[in-house]
Formats: sequence, structure tokens, C-alpha cells
Amino acid sequence: MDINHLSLETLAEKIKSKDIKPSEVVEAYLERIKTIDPEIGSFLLVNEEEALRNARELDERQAADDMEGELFGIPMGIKDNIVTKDVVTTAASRMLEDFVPIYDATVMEKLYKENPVLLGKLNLDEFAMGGSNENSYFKEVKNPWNTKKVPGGSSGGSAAAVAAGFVPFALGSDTGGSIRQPASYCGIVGMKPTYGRVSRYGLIAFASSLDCIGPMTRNVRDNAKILEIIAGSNLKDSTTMPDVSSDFLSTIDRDIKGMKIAIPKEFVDGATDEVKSSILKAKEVYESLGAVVEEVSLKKTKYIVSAYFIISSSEASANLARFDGIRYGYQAEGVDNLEDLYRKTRSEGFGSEVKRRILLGTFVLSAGHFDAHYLRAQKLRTIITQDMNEVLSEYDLIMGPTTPSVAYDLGSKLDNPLDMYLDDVLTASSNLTGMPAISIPAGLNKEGMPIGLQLIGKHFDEATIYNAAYQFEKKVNLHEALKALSLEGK
Ligand SMILES: NC(=O)C[C@H](N)C(=O)O
Repeated sequence: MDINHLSLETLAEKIKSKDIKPSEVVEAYLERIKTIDPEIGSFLLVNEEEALRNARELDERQAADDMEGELFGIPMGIKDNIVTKDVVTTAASRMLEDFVPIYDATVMEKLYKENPVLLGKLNLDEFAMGGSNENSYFKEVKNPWNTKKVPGGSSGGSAAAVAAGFVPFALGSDTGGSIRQPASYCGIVGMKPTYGRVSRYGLIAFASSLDCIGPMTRNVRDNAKILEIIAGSNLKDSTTMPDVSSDFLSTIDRDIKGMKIAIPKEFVDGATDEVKSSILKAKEVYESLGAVVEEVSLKKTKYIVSAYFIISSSEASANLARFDGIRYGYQAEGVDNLEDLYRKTRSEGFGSEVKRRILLGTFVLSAGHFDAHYLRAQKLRTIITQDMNEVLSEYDLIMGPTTPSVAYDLGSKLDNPLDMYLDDVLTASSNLTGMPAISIPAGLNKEGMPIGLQLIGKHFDEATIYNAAYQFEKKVNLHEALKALSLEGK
């Protein structure tokens, strides 16, 4: 049995029926991480001893038929900007290289109630800023489909780990596309939930009005299961929404006949030919399932990237002010006075992309520039939301590519950050508007690299997204082909 490529659902069943022991599962995953991850770089920390100890405890409980929890014995990996009590959490930054949190993020508390096993913490772009995972202070991540290519970012470690069979599921975070873009590049399923669906308590803040935690999995049902577990309002995050249902699996297999789906022409126009043709094929799949797919126009698409980078950098400059060398984290040595301590700590502790964002954010928030940039970006945010809401008042979903192109060569965009920023054009609108959006595998290009299909839904209507995504996955059945192809032969 190929334990590493079973779905989470099947794995959970096999553990519950005592076909496999939690320790066998955990050992199989750890073994794969040990042999293959040195080539990929997805883990920043493997929690080996603790994971094995935990799994053996679960073995005993399995033997005693005491198997509470929907994730009993299931291994998981967590993006390293989500705090884990007593487990080093770095945000892939020198600033937090030795930071051991004293509490668990709310999503961790929710997961732990279901008895999974934490295998470790996953690599990312420093403080989640980037789209290729090359901005990690520790090491870059490589795409398991082709190790010369980027895995995407910022949740590149999470996406690569799931694609490579190192974990059946991972958590990522998405501020402008950081779950969906790497999911698309690595041929997996990544969901950015509605803003307010999942608590951000314990997520190291990048841009608080945009950040969302979400699941990354190899198939749609597993994804819905994890979101059901981590969703819910929470007193520690006042932006979470009370009283919304988080039941996605009971409606996931509904017939989608008559579902109305919009394809914005601006989303397809900017994509490469191979991505375009894959999305047009997806359109045909939806039509064959009885959905009505129509072209629409989202005229404000051209403003998305500028509004996103101005707002996210402004918020980042405020959020990252706390890293001053005094409270916690890295502290520079050999300083003369307080001013010097701040300057040296921040110069040495942050990488160049993080500094770029702090500088940009501080600039646009400063007197004289606030109205011209920050305020205008906020107005654009409202206009973009109106534009999208208008379409979603007539359609159930918006579909299009997740990214304009497939994963590119490592190093190829490092000298041109703007080029990398432009990759967020199709994903950042869901962050600006707070809408939920998923990326699912739609096909492969000639070189065998995955292409992602994005479905965007109405606020708090993840159920419709999962329903449409699952029907597509069943019809196309690509994930079976995907698991065979990724890391060919390994
Ligand atoms: N965190 C994200 O969603 C990443 C986005 N590409 C950015 O660099 O801001």
C-alpha cells in the first residue's frame, strides 16, 4: 500500500478500521521526508521525535478502541508563520530564527482536538512576502514536478510537501494568492476561505485586512474536511464571523446542472496560450456537467495589483514595527544606543524583500503621500469589490486561471520584483474583496507542469465552490494522474 499517496479520507478510514497503525503512517511519511525533502526543501523543521512519540500513544489508543477525532493519526505540516506552542516558528526570517511561541494559534487548537500528528513546520517566503519561495532566509523550495522550477509562494513549502507526498494535508496562508498560486504551480488543491471564516489568531501578521489561513490538500473533499475543522468564529479574532455554517461536505456532491458561472475576459486575456486553452477546456467540462458558463467583463482588473501592493505593504509596515530587537526575536549586537539597536536589528534581521515592503508601506502612509496613494488604493478596493459583487449577483461563481502562467524557472524573476508582483493579478482580488476562492488542478502543459483553475465565490459560500470543484475533479480525475507524475518514480 502506498501510504504516502492515499487521500486523507482513505487514510483516516484505514486507521479507524485498524488496517494501519498511526505509527506506521507517521513512519512512512517521515521516511519519505528524509529521503526526498533534502532535494525539495519544503520543511524548515521536522518534529521527528515528538511525532513518533505522539504516534505511539495513538497506537495504544487505537488498540484500546479509543479513537476520538476526525484526524486521528493523520500527519500534517503547518506553514511556519502559524504559531505552534513549544515548536520553533520562524516565518522563514532571521528575525525569528529561535522564536519558540508560548501559545498555539486557534487553528492549531482546533486541529489538535482531532488528534492529528504534527510532522513539522513548512518553508515560506519570509513573512509570507513573495511568490516563489525564494525569499526564505533559510533555503529555497523546489517544485516537486521539476526541481528547476519554483513551487510558487509564499506557501511554497506547504504546496510542495503536499504534492510530494510528505503530508496528506498542510495549512497555508493567503494574503494576495499565497495559498492558491503555489497550489496551482504544484498541482494541488488550495482554498483561501472568506475573510472572517477562519481565525487569524496566532498567524504572524503580514497584512491584517487581507491575511487568511486555509487548507492545502491533494483533493477537494479532503480540503473541505480541513476547512470544516479550522473554521469558526473566535473571541480572539474579532474579525471572525459568528453564526455561519461550516458544513461543506454534505452538499459537495450535488448536481451542478443550471449553476451559473462567469468567466471574466480580463482574467483569460492576460494568460499564456497554454493556460488559456486549459481554462477553455475546463469551461467545456462545466458545460458538459450542465452549468451555464458565460463570458463577462471585470473592468477594474487592471487596478488590482497596485491596490493590493499599496494596501498590503502599508499594513506590513505597521505590523512589522514590533520587531525592534527588544521584545523578542533577533537582537543585534555591538550597538551604541537605542536608535542604533533598532536600526541594526532591523537591517540585519529582515531580508531585502521584507525591507522593500516596509519602505514602500512607510512611504505611502507618510504625510503628503497618504491621500495620493493609500487612500486612493482603499477607494480602488471598494470599486473592485463593487465590480466583483455585481458579477456575483448574477452568477454563482467566477472562474478563470489561478495564475497567468505555469511555474517558472528558479532565479528567473529574482532581479525583477515587479514581474513577480504582477503574478498576483488573478488572485489578489479575492483578498481585497474578502471573497473565498480555490485553486484546483485543471491540466498539464506540454512540459508536464500543472495548470490551476480558480473558482471564486460569494462571501461565506465556500459550499458552492467545493461543490463545483468536486464535480470537476470527479469528471476530469486528474489527481490520480497527478500523484503518479509528481516526482516520477519516487
Ligand atoms: N502572501 C501572499 O499572498 C503573497 C503575495 N504574492 C505577496 O507577495 O504579497
